[in-house]
Amino acid sequence: KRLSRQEDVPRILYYVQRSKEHHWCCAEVTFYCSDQLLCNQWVQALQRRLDLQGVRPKNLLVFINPFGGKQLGKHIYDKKVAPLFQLASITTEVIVTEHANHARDHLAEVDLRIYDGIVCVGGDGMFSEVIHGLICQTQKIAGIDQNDPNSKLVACSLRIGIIPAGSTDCICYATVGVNDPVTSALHIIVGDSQPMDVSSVHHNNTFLKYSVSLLGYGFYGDVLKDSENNRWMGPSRYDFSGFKTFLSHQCYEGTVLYLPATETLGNPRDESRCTAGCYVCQYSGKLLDLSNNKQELKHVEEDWKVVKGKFLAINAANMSCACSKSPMGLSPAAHLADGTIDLILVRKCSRFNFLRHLIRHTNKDDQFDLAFVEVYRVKQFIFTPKYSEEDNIDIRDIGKNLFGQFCSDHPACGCSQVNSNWNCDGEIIEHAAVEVRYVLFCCLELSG
Ligand SMILES: Nc1ncnc2c1ncn2[C@@H]1O[C@H](COP(=O)(O)OP(=O)(O)OP(=O)(O)O)[C@@H](O)[C@H]1O
Repeated sequence: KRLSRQEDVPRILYYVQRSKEHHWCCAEVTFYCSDQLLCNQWVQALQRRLDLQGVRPKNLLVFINPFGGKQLGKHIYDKKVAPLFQLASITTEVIVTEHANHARDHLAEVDLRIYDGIVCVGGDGMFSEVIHGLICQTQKIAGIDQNDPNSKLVACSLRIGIIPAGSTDCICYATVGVNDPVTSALHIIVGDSQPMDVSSVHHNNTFLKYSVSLLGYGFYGDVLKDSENNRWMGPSRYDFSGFKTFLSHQCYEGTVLYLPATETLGNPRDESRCTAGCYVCQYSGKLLDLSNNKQELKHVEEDWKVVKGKFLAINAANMSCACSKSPMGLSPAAHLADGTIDLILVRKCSRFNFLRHLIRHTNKDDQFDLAFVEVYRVKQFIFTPKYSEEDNIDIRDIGKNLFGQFCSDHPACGCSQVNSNWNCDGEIIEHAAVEVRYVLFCCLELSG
């Protein structure tokens, strides 16, 4: 290090610096050189090295949800992310969404071949929208029928990055380890990637949605439904609705059929966590492919299991679902890309016991080590509610006779709903009866 002379040419080199707790920041070092020619040679040599790194994106399509989380998406992008993209010579086409499903509809029509990736600035709902647009367009081009639960989906070639600007930002937290726009932008710039499992949700042979993080029936379905009525509260609506739903203590009766993932490595009670370059993800994907091919050849009958009962919650986690409120997540040992789903069944229990289970989401205690909680690693499952969804009015009456519990929708009438709805990555699915299966390793996520 030496002080510069006036005639020296300054050149600033920007680089990624790792700091604590998964945070990354952009640091810089200034070089001074009195020989202009030598200086240019250095710059060109560095540029050539960067160009050789094919994983770094050059042209990105960016969607900003201006209304996600604390409504700071546009501000976060303009102040923290765009300047970094500019420094990294990444060109962008930025679309600030004007309504829900704007990004999804845009993706269905646009020619995606000109982009190296898609970035969504928002929360999990926004990510889900983008992933739907991308997967649906890919299947349309390939002529795949998404309504057929047995269709083999075609993997998407584009990667998706998330700049966290939502309320929970669970997908970003689970993949990057922290919700920080600068860290995510830097992961995107250096071209980091992380494959992710995607499940498809069907009802009566009709495709409903894809899920990448959590599918929750009962408690998490009810929390989401209630929280949608309180959007004006911002992110704290989840705490409010969570408390309300906890008090209502609704149980839902039905049958779960599941197909255990016996061929993969690891199980939901493992101590190990899924991290970058995860061994379990690398090998489980291959083992599953082998086993599926064998089954196709031999037409092997698979070994379905049945669980019947009254459930406070049925959760299907494609990843740990860690977020700042639950640093270990709903299923701490779930893997991002092993081709399986962790199915968690919380049977009817007292309010006190359910609270014990919920509290274990926020600390390091084993949330599965309770008599009323079961967890299975599965490839596929089907949930059938006890009461038919078709006669909704009757369902309320039946609920009144059977449970007569506190009803969150109609406090005055004292009736109770016998069917919940599914919370699919923060979006409501109105049906209770669903068939869910792992379908593909999705588009690599840029911010991995
Ligand atoms: N311009 C818009 N106006 C209204 N809704 C929008 C707009 N753009 C996107 N949306 C919808 O807003 C919903 C929520 O967005 P987002 O996920 O970004 O925020 P959030 O719900 O606060 O965060 P999280 O999903 O992490 O809890 C998404 O389902 C998306 O479809």
